[in-house]
Amino acid sequence: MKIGNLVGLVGWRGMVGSVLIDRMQAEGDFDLIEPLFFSTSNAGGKAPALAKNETTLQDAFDIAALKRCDIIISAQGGDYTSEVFPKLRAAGWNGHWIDAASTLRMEKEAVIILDPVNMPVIQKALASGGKNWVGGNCTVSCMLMGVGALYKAGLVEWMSTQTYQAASGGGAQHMRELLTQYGTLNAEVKSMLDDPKSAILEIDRKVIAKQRSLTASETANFGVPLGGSLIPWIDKDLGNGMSKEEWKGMAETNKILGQGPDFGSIETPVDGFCVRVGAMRCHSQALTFKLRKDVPVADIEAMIAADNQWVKVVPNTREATIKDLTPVAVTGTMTIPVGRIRKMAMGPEYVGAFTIGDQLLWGAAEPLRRMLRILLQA
Ligand SMILES: NC(=O)C1=CN([C@@H]2O[C@H](COP(=O)(O)OP(=O)(O)OC[C@H]3O[C@@H](n4cnc5c(N)ncnc54)[C@H](OP(=O)(O)O)[C@@H]3O)[C@@H](O)[C@H]2O)C=CC1
Ligand SMILES: N[C@@H](CC(=O)OP(=O)(O)O)C(=O)O
Repeated sequence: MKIGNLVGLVGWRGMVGSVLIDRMQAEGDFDLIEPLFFSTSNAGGKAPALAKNETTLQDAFDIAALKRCDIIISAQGGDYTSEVFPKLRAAGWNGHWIDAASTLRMEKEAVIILDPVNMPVIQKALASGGKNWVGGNCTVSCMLMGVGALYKAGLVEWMSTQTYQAASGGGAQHMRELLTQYGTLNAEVKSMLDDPKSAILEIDRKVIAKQRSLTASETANFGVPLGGSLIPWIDKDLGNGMSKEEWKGMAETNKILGQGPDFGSIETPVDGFCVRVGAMRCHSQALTFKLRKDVPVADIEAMIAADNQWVKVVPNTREATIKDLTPVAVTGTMTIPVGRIRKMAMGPEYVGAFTIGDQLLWGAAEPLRRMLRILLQA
């Protein structure tokens, strides 16, 4: 039976939600749906101009209102999902739930959606009545958009990833805090910077003194200074030496690919360190692969380049790398560059690569709107 097109939108005015709405407009998704806009804070208010028949904001906690929808897309966050989703299902709602939050990701009935990588997994779940579709962790999704070809070819024995994750992964307030810190540090040494004869070590001394004396309100989101520094821990402490962000690397990569015990197969080991850096909204990562066999670099590049329309192999030269393989080059684009591809000193099966993705696009919003399209075409 064809899926209806009454689509509830929750979280549409947040950072992820706004990127989602922009992309939906750019791709003409609103031509195909009857949108119903929900709010957790302004029920009864005016819905955005994109609303068609229903121009009033619905209460995002009103189960009866939510139940009307054929499909609900939520970018409202994990707390909202935890509170509303179980009540909605308990009330007998049988529609499709598409979510940006991590809450339901590892549930057995949920599929982690990244269709350029795992369309067969999505199609299989759809055919067997799947209704819960969850966007993946931004780092994992961006990585698989870049180097998924190597996994699809069964070439990866294991992968280690060292990430350089942007402030946006923490949310809008984290981005503001980073920029405010940069401004504070600049202001501290502005007069010395303006004087070309001032001593750099004196500037450095003043900067570190300022970083170490930032107030609690200046570090309220990250807990410690990030501007001019980095933080080698993201998300919860799992108590076994691993951060939750690092744990997601292996758990989600395998689930997206439809492999591991739940699928009756073995998992590919994925591990490494996740680090917050002072970038705005692109997650970067250095990857080391142990391949199952020695594959020439040119063949690896060709496989990666042919995998999907967004991936772009960046030649492993200094000039191309500093031009095309940076957060500044990638932000706001759908392109997933993969560069620095080369054999490593450990042996011919060891391959290194570096990849970047806009964590609000492929890392959050884009897989959701693409899932909506898949459902509308089902
Ligand atoms: N940030 C990220 O990188 C990623 C986030 N996610 C998921 O998406 C969820 C949402 O993240 P994000 O978009 O960053 O969260 P935001 O804080 O930007 O938005 C979440 C909600 O906060 C409410 N809100 C309150 N004040 C404002 C304001 N001034 N401007 C806009 N919205 C406001 C809105 O709800 P209302 O309109 O109902 O008041 C909005 O939908 C996360 O919790 C996470 O689960 C997933 C992947 C990446
Ligand atoms: N944890 C990511 C952002 C995020 O929202 O991840 P997840 O969707 O897995 O909770 C980061 O901080 O960069």
